[in-house]
Amino acid sequence: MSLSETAHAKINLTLHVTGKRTDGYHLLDSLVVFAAAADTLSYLPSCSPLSLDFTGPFGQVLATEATDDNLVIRAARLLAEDRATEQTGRLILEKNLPVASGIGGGSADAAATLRLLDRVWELNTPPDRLHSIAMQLGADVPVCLAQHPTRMSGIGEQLAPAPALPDCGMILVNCGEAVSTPAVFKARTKSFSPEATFPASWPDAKAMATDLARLTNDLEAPACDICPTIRTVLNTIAGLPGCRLSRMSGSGATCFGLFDTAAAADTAASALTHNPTGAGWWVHAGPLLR
Ligand SMILES: C[C@](O)(CO)[C@H](O)COP(=O)(O)OP(=O)(O)OC[C@H]1O[C@@H](n2ccc(N)nc2=O)[C@H](O)[C@@H]1O
Ligand SMILES: Nc1ncnc2c1ncn2[C@@H]1O[C@H](COP(=O)(O)OP(=O)(O)OP(=O)(O)O)[C@@H](O)[C@H]1O
Repeated sequence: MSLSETAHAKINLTLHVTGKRTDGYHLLDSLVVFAAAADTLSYLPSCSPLSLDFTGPFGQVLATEATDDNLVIRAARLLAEDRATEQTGRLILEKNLPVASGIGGGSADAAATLRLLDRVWELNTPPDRLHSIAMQLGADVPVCLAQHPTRMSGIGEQLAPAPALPDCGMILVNCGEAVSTPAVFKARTKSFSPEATFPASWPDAKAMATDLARLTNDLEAPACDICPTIRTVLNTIAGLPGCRLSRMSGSGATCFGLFDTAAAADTAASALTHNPTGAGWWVHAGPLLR
């Protein structure tokens, strides 16, 4: 049995804010996909009470926060309480994804925790129960359970199949400034957007990017007001050779660029690492997972 799970970065190719609930949460309509970039969560069997350690380039950021607040521990506790099981073992999170960056790293980690512990603690939790535990952890956690391209609506709990996606390359770029999700939602000034319409499929990456350009991420403008560097990142990505579309993911600050192939994305990422504007930025290139 594998004792690890991969927690892929979540990318909102489109994100329309379609309304607001009375409890303050916003209604969304989003085309969500996953990138190859990922954290890895591992489990070492032990009879000791559950613990969590961090490795990886962004592990130190989380090590300075209270472990009990980490979404991995919160997910483990919620699952154990729901299933009335003992909380034992040692968890290690290799944190490769930038924190508070709009690519749902914490949400992906929480979902990976639910998948991993359900397996290693042999719980066989029914899928609808896992979905409801996921929702209690955050609006982005349910979509991260399956890690498939998904049309996400409601506040994140309604999941439907996405259009069939073509082969496509993607780069992710983060300028290193953490952006608070509630602050971005609060900074919105625009009226609500309609739900998006999508075809059943796109023939290739170029057709997909051209079609997606008529839709938006409604959080992009408020996030740029809070963190103006995002605008520089978007313009820099758009200027890279072969870029078909540049847009921000989630509530930012990470932005993505779409390319015809993963190889084209790789070439663009190398060009970016040689560009002095992007000094110190986190850059990932790879395929869009289908
Ligand atoms: C913006 C997205 O990244 C798009 O995928 C997600 O909707 C955010 O998901 P998340 O980080 O898991 O969000 P949560 O941890 O549940 O909520 C953080 C805060 O974001 C705001 N929030 C979040 C989701 C949503 N549908 N409406 C909201 O208004 C609320 O102020 C909430 O207190
Ligand atoms: N395992 C975790 N990884 C990242 N952040 C975590 C984790 N656990 C708790 N957090 C907290 O959650 C906050 C949001 O982090 P996260 O990286 O999930 O943001 P995000 O990428 O903007 O998410 P989203 O796209 O879902 O809004 C961070 O400020 C951090 O303090």
